[in-house]
Amino acid sequence: MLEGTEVLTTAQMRAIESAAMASGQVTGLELMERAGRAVAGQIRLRWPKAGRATVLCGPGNNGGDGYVVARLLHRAEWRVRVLGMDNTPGPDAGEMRRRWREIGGIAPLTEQELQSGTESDVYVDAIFGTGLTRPPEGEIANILARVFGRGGDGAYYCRRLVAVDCPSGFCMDSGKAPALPPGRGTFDSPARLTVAFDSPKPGHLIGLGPALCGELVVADIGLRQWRERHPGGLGQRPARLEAIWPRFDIRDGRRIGVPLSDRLGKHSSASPHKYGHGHALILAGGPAKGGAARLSARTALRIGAGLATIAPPQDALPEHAGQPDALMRRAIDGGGDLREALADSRINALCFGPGCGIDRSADLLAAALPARRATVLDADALTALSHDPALMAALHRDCVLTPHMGEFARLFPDLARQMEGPKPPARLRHVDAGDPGRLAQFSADMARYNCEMIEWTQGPAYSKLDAAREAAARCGAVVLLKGPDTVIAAPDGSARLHSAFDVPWLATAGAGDVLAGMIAGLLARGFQPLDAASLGTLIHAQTARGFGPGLIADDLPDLIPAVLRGLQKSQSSSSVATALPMT
Ligand SMILES: NC(=O)C1=CN([C@@H]2O[C@H](COP(=O)(O)OP(=O)(O)OC[C@H]3O[C@@H](n4cnc5c(N)ncnc54)[C@H](OP(=O)(O)O)[C@@H]3O)[C@@H](O)[C@H]2O)[C@@H](O)CC1
Ligand SMILES: Nc1ncnc2c1ncn2[C@@H]1O[C@H](COP(=O)(O)OP(=O)(O)O)[C@@H](O)[C@H]1O
Ligand SMILES: [K+]
Repeated sequence: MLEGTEVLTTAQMRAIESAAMASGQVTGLELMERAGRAVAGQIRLRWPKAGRATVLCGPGNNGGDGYVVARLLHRAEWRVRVLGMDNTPGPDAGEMRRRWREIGGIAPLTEQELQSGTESDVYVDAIFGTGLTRPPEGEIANILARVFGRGGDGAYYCRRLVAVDCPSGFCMDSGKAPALPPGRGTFDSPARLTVAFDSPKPGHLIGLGPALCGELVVADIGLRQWRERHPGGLGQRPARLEAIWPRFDIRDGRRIGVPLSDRLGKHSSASPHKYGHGHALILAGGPAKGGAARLSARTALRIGAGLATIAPPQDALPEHAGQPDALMRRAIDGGGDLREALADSRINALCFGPGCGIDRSADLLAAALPARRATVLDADALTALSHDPALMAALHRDCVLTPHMGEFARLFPDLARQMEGPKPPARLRHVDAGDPGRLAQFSADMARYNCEMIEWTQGPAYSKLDAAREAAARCGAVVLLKGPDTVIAAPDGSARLHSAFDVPWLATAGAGDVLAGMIAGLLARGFQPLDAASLGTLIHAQTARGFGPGLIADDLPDLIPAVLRGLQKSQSSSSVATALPMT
């Protein structure tokens, strides 16, 4: 299981659902029944003993799914309380509400009702899915604040929250959310489980998604043939979006995993010589600055580059006399030396930045970029790039930029601003946040419930994914925007998403240098830039997972062999489709 799980935007999802319904082979009502059945099935799987459930049904089709969940849990002998709205929903949700009414009543979806009565074992959040069109206000705002809020004892009001499609008020395209309880950091939520339909959406994987959603299960609701047939369907969409090492369950037996890992553990027998596995050149900085580049170089060797050479200036060369002995050393004082070194065409991957110094990086990059070797640009090299438009213009499609948010903001300040801003850019065709007075009211409601307003946008907000894609298109290189969630984007719009929220100890000094070395090593081995960056991200996080807390960056390179062995094993097991019946 490596990657290859397609991620769909909500617009793509809606188009696929529409195509399915237009075909006449499936109705919206059937899709809703399947969606509700999937959620009820997941609840029963986790809590097999029938208990008490409160189902919160909103005004649209997400609410329709909720009425199905209520009916099916009731059938399984749960004691179900439904809170719903007194509106006229669409025909499918209306029919599901009617079917529930034959079984039980509907109390008003108010904060007072939610607070009253016996506490439930499970709360089902079917208030809003993809259809939120404006800031919640009044009673709906109150109830959202209550659903996601905590009492004075710090405990969530709604323990064991199961979200239908997404936690309500959450943007599935950006991973942004209107409000969060304060005090426990932003990465905290009462949702134990989110059941999404057909495919993960970007927001489930980036931004606050991984934390807000809790465990994510992607349920099969029978849309596969339309997903695959959809114009520019699976495998044909030029700007394919995929999840790397999806940490969620997809219940349709879809084969997730691409043959990339076949090549990871093995070296090509067609080129048995060490040069067949590439030669990575890691440019190091001056005296007392060599540690970062040494981490990169050691990693490049461990990931399987046939040779790795560390190249500091002459006066720092003696510092690199220690381990590992397998590492070669060569003094490179400036652009002229580097041009000379690159006359050896076997040097096929370069790594610039870690501890390299900004001026030295600028000088060396100016010499190296015209040679068009596969190149990683990190740390000081990114700062040098941000100072010099000519260097930016010299980037090419075999370059991989690995900025964290600070470096990204230096390189692409306008995109970083858009990402941070509360309002989506006009070009994304979304309406803006609307009336400031209503926003203030919403904010006040949140404060009343000890919730703080994080941000609010209507429809998909400008996300980390949008920003990375735009940056890659602009500079013509792969951009890997790192953090707890990593987005890797190629100039053609293809992108990969990875979430490492489970390994916060990876945020340690030097971890980025290791990542840069890993990608350089994979580039040396012949992986394409997008693949090298994706695999590097995956292996990087896996090494941290394997080690656990207490990790320092020096530990990472030597953990790589165990991760490579593990990935090979999981690849062979994932070639057997894990088909599960649709429940
Ligand atoms: N399509 C399919 O086939 C399938 C879809 N499925 C499910 O449908 C979900 C999408 O359904 P959806 O499009 O009806 O959107 P949803 O999230 O329920 O909300 C829309 C309602 O909320 C209202 N509303 C909005 N903002 C508001 C506010 N601030 N305050 C108050 N009201 C507000 C809005 O009102 P309006 O803007 O129209 O006035 C409208 O009434 C999707 O997530 C999945 O769960 C599954 O069954 C599988 C098959
Ligand atoms: N909270 C986090 N959880 C998991 N991984 C993280 C987190 N924050 C950062 N990372 C990862 O750790 C690495 C840090 O890289 P970087 O910021 O360049 O650090 P340094 O410059 O100290 O090497 C990146 O790969 C990033 O994706
Ligand atoms: K929901």
